[in-house]
Amino acid sequence: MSRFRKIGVVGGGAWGTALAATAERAGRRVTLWAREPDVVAAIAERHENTSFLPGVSLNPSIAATGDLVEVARADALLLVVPAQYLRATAQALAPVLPEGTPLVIAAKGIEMGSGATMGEVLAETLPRNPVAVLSGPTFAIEVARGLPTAVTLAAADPVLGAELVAALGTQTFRPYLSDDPVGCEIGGAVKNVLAIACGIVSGRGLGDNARAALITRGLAEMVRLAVAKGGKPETLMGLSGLGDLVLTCTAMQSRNCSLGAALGQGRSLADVLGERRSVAEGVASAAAVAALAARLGLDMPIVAAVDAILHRGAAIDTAISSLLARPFKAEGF
Ligand SMILES: NC(=O)C1=CN([C@@H]2O[C@H](COP(=O)(O)OP(=O)(O)OC[C@H]3O[C@@H](n4cnc5c(N)ncnc54)[C@H](O)[C@@H]3O)[C@@H](O)[C@H]2O)C=CC1
Ligand SMILES: O=C(CO)COP(=O)(O)O
Repeated sequence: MSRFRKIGVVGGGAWGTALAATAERAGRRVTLWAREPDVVAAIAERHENTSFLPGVSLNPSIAATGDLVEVARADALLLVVPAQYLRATAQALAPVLPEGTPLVIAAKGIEMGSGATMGEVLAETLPRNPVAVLSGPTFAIEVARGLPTAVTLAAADPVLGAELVAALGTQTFRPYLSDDPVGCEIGGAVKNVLAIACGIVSGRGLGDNARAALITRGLAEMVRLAVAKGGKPETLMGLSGLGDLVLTCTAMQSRNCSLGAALGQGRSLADVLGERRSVAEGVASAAAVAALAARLGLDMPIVAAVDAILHRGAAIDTAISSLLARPFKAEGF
């Protein structure tokens, strides 16, 4: 019998909702915290997140709340607010969260300004709670519909990791255990930036070869950053690295990839963001990862190019020409 009987999900976007659905299928009692009163009401009354995951019927046993005190009563919390809001959310949880309640990071991103991973944000804001990371190739809608999915579940404490795998895993939601939360997080954060790059290349009509090159050389950038942060290269070859990179760089279902494609077709970032309510984490993470790489002295040219296009007014064609003009070098990380 799992010690994680009650799971709290903090964040009522598409992914928090999908994770609530899959945790319920795994036999957990689930409470979902959402920031928007209309999302809380829709889940409580209609058993559907009509704002962020419309068309998926949720089990009526999933409770919805706008009160952090209620969600903090769970045996473990999944943290699924967008990365740039995790610090504020964790600070709000701090006075009401019991010491020792495990936290599972399910957001994918690096904090702007600080360059902190979500694990580093939690080490500062909730230092008395153990942390795990759940990441991998997971479009929310497919998980919510119960389609087969595999993820990495990483924890420095192998006992906690195994308990979380047992609590959350089902036949169709299959967590693979890892002891490398840092590598797992870096993969999930950087792939969003690379998905924007792949979208731009698709939107510009530069072909499938170019996309495969970006995925592969992007993977090398990911590995460099993960290793510099203390992660293991092999983690990036798994679901949370290569797996998620392949998913998000090849599917227009990805918000990051489709955003890049729109930019590649000549639309402005402000226009594309203006018509969406959903988050494309790669936009903020491009700036955060590029700054972090510069600080650490790492060569991450694809990430730097995406940051230049999104945030520094670089023209797409100029950024692409600069990448193509780089000197030839030996392959490897
Ligand atoms: N949607 C997906 O397929 C997947 C998403 N993720 C990750 O999950 C995290 C959450 O993304 P989604 O659930 O997709 O979000 P979403 O795009 O469906 O919804 C936007 C979310 O942002 C929140 N938000 C907006 N302004 C806010 C503020 N000022 N403070 C706090 N929260 C605010 C909203 O409450 C809502 O939960 C992201 O890090 C994303 O990369 C990870 C795997 C799959
Ligand atoms: O993280 C995701 C899939 O693993 C979702 O990707 P997007 O945020 O680009 O839609």
